[in-house]
Amino acid sequence: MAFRKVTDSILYVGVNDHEVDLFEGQYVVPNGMAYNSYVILDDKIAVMDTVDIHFAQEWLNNIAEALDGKKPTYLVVQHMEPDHSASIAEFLKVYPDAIVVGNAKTFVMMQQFFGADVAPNREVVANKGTLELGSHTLTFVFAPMVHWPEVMVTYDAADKVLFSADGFGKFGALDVEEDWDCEARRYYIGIVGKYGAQVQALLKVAATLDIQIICPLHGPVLTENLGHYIEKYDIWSSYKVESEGVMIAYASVYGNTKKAAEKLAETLKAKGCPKVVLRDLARSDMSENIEDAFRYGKLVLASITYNGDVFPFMHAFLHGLTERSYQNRTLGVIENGTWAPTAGRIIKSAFEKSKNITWLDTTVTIKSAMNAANDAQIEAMADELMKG
Ligand SMILES: Cc1cc2nc3c(=O)[nH]c(=O)nc-3n(C[C@H](O)[C@H](O)[C@H](O)COP(=O)(O)O)c2cc1C
Repeated sequence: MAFRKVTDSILYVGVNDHEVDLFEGQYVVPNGMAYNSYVILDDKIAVMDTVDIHFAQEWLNNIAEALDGKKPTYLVVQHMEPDHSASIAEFLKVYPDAIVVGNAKTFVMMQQFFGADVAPNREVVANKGTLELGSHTLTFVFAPMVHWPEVMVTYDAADKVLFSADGFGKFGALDVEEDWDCEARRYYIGIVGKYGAQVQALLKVAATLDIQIICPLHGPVLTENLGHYIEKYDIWSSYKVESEGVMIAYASVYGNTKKAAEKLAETLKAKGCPKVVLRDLARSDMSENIEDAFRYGKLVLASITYNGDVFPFMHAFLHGLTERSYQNRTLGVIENGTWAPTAGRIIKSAFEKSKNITWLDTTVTIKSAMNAANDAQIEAMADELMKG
């Protein structure tokens, strides 16, 4: 069966993608990706969003099976990112009479992607505007920058369903069992992380609705324990510390900076630190590193000085943090340089515009290889990290 029931009248018609190499051009997805789409069966039938163009035919087949000969009245477009919108034209070839529902910004983007002639039958909705299907009434709530400007989510009061667009999505196809939190966090921090304020605004609206089911555009339909997922979104979007622990992220060429990072990790563990995450920035997944930096409250950045700058992987990491509004954290620095160690100054300057960053008093400055004074600095840094 190519579709499945979410409720008696809402059917899942999405697809799994195990072919994508990098999602959104940068994220590894070892368990693939799901592009979700839903059909709401009523006097008038609505299809909620489309899928990635490579799966257009499979998705259209799912819809045809779900409709069993009926025709959809509406195609609702909540988000114009191509993993959800690229099959609009294919859909309209099969169902040319369908009315495309979106907001003013949706249709500007649709014209840019597909040209002026696409979707001649359209209904432009306003924020909090509604669409009557029969027993279902859809209410559209604009969610600009969660995570594109045209994004809107949709509430169905009949079945108490929130169609949440990219909100509450995760990496991973639906035919693979895996933990929600981990891949939802990596997805959220990576893709939506910058837009915490906008997610907070959406959560405030969601709190006023009776929501029993969340239907996102990626990841599983959420039907139970919704408080857990909403709490996670609240933590992530308010940049709160999720888990106690220290992350040590290092960039080293000849292994001396690595040794210092390892020594700090061992010292912290010996002192009873609840969690120490040690990462070689050149040899680990950048999106997981960024995810963990947001997860834990304390972060030590260890880098060589490299042509008067920091090592390129550290550079990418720092940018990955600050562009996602990294804030409310305690940071420390281990720098190394053979003739003029300036990595620490560069690391600190990267956070000049970041909110509520507390720097450890101890900075470890290594000149080529660790010496006795560095050992003492590492010890002092560990003691500081263990405080409060
Ligand atoms: C290509 C290259 C450029 C470097 N540029 C600098 C520099 O501008 N200033 C400096 O003090 N050290 C510089 N170094 C030395 C590194 O900081 C050196 O790798 C470090 O002192 C030893 O740490 P490691 O064993 O962790 O690599 C450079 C090293 C390399 C390989």
